[in-house]
Amino acid sequence: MSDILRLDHVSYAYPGGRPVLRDVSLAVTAGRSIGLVGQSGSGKSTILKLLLGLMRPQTGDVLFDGARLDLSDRQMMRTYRKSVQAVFQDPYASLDPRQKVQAIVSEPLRALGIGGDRRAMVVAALRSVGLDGDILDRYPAAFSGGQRQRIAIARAIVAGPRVVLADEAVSALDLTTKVRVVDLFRDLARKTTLLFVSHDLGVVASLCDEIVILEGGRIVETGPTRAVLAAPAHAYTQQLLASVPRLPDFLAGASSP
Ligand SMILES: Nc1ncnc2c1ncn2[C@@H]1O[C@H](COP(=O)(O)OP(=O)(O)OP(=O)(O)O)[C@@H](O)[C@H]1O
Repeated sequence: MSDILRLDHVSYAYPGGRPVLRDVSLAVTAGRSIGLVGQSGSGKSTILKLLLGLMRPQTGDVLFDGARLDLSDRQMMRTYRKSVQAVFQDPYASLDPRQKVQAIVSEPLRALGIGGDRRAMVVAALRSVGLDGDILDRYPAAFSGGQRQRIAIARAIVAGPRVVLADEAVSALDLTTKVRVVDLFRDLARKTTLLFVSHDLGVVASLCDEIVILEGGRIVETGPTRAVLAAPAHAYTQQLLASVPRLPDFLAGASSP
């Protein structure tokens, strides 16, 4: 198995601030779903911004297919954008209210110059997230939060990425909708590689093969999700686990959290 994305001994401080990531190394490996868990402020979104090439680390490297991610290398960034797509927390903010569904979902196809029957590709992406192809001419305002997040996922997968990065992608949804969208991410994790960032240990436990626990900008524990959660070695992981009372039943195979 190969690492598609990798952080190698990365430290990061926002301009004028103290370090918010310290010596972080993690790999997004083809075919594995990885959950990044930590409390608010632990540095999860900062890791995602570095993996998305939105900023550079002060020390360490961000690697894409084994090569250092170089924002000035147009060829590399084109391949990168085709390979890596993201879904963000707030579907109300991440979808342009002035654009119709067709324009929103086809945006990566246009940006990457992918030809062919774009309409058919958009319809196929919408169907794969459980939406009808007849919504192409509607605006985001016509949809619920869960439907909007499905539209955002359709946009992320329409160009056939190798990795989907999801940042708190179910946190803004009500419980019933959240369960359905988590099911959708589970399907997605079978077809592609997923990095799922969440403060919700229960969701990550039900979704991810591997788990990375982040505390105060440092990785305190990592490994196969079930193994880590069945026998957490670090006090912080134990504390996170204690906040999800039903998780031990789930890990024992009794029910979903
Ligand atoms: N643009 C910024 N400028 C300065 N400091 C920032 C900025 N963005 C985040 N931080 C700080 O960096 C640290 C890590 O923030 P980050 O958003 O990565 O955490 P997080 O784990 O994603 O939190 P949350 O779950 O609340 O989104 C926090 O102390 C935060 O205040």
